[in-house]
Order: sequence, then C-alpha cells, then structure tokens
Amino acid sequence: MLAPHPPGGSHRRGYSGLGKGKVSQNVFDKDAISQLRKALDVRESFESGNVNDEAQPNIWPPDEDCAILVSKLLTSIALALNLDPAYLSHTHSQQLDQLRLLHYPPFPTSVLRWGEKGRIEAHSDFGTLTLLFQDDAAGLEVEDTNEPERFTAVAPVKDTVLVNVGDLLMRWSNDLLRSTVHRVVAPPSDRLNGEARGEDGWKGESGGREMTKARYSIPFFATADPDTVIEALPGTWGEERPKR
Ligand SMILES: O=C(O)CCC(=O)C(=O)O
Ligand SMILES: [Fe+2]
Repeated sequence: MLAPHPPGGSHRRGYSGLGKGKVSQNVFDKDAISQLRKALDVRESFESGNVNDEAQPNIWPPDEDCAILVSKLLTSIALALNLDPAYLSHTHSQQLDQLRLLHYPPFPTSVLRWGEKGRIEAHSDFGTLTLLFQDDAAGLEVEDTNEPERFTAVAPVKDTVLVNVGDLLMRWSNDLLRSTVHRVVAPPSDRLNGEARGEDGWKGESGGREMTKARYSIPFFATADPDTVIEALPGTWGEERPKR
C-alpha cells in the first residue's frame, strides 16, 4: 500500500483498504462502539482534498521511484544507440508523467470473449516509455509487430515491471524502437467449456455463467518536456534508412 490513510480518524487523506474503516457516527456508548468496530465495513476508499489545506495534506502514491526507473531506462537506451548517456533522460527533467490506477471489475467471460464489451481496446501509448505494474489476473496481449491483428498473451510475472515503448519514442528513434500495440481481453485460461457461438452469443456449455476475475493494473506514462525537439535521433537514420 503506497499511500496509506494515517491511523486514527483525524487526518482524512489517503487509501484505506478493505475492512479498515467503520462509521460509528450515531453510536456514543463506548461498549457499543467497540462492539460495532468488531464487524468492519467491507469497503476500500481513497480520500483527497484541497491542495492548499495545510492541516490536511494530501497523500499520494510516490511516483519518484518510477521517474528514476524511467530515467535509468532512457540512459540505457541512449547508450545502446551510441548517444550521450543523458541525451534522452535530460529531456524528461520536468517529469510530466501520468499515473493511472485501473480496475477492471469481474465480468461474464462470454461477453468479454464475444467482444460485446472489452476491457481495453488495442492501442499504443503516446509518450516515450510506459511502466506497467499488473496483478496476476492476466489478459494483457501484445500485437506482433510483423503481423497486424496477431496478438500474443503476456503472462504476468510477479514483482516485475513491464515496459512499453510509446509512439513518441518510436517517432524519435525513426521507428527503430517500435511502440507496442496492446489490449486487455479475457485471459486465455478463461476459455469457455465447449466454446461456440450460440444463437444468442458466445456462451459455451455452461451457458455463459463463468466470470472473468477482476484485474488491477497501474500504468505510469512518461513523456518528454514540451520544448523538446523531436527529430530522428543521430544514428537512427542514413542513406539506407531515411528519416521518416
Ligand atoms: O491494464 C493494462 O494492463 C493495460 C492498460 C493500458 O494499456 C493503458 O492504460 O494504456
Ligand atoms: Fe496502454
């Protein structure tokens, strides 16, 4: 838990996990309150407030570590391209990053597999690099860069960060580094028994009662400072490989 609500009720900011809170507003008797607290509410929450409220400072997940990792990756990429090590990382000095907290609720597998509803359609990310933290729910797929429409499942690996190249870095590297088209669908393990499309949709033998479990993921999108001039990086173009 990266942004925990402080213990007690006075600093009302940050994240409270399931079963951490209990509203006891209309109960005043001490014994009754302690009795009530034994059965904690099944709820999680995140609280924030006015940025100028000094008495109640907001508590956000730290993103400094992500920015440091992005900087290290950019340094490695610069070295691999025979550039000055800081060539790319110094363009991220303003850290105009975006952190997205994603929750895909449990959903009937037949609806997801038949494509009536999706989790996230095929797309590429727009910045330079994306760090993706995912749980063990699976369902992420990447498109084959040589064969459009052919997707491969990306199995989640515990305690790892998945890195995607974004469109800006692809443009900048004159398409040497390709941005990955990716999507989230029902995981392969959720194939339906006797999978087949009935008259009323893709239901399988069980009549479409299976549920695909919830998925949580956190992408961290990095991008270059707005005054960065994006033109094909030295070494990524030449007679054989003209600038795009
Ligand atoms: O849930 C995921 O892992 C993918 C999220 C994603 O691709 C995005 O938000 O751009
Ligand atoms: Fe994405």
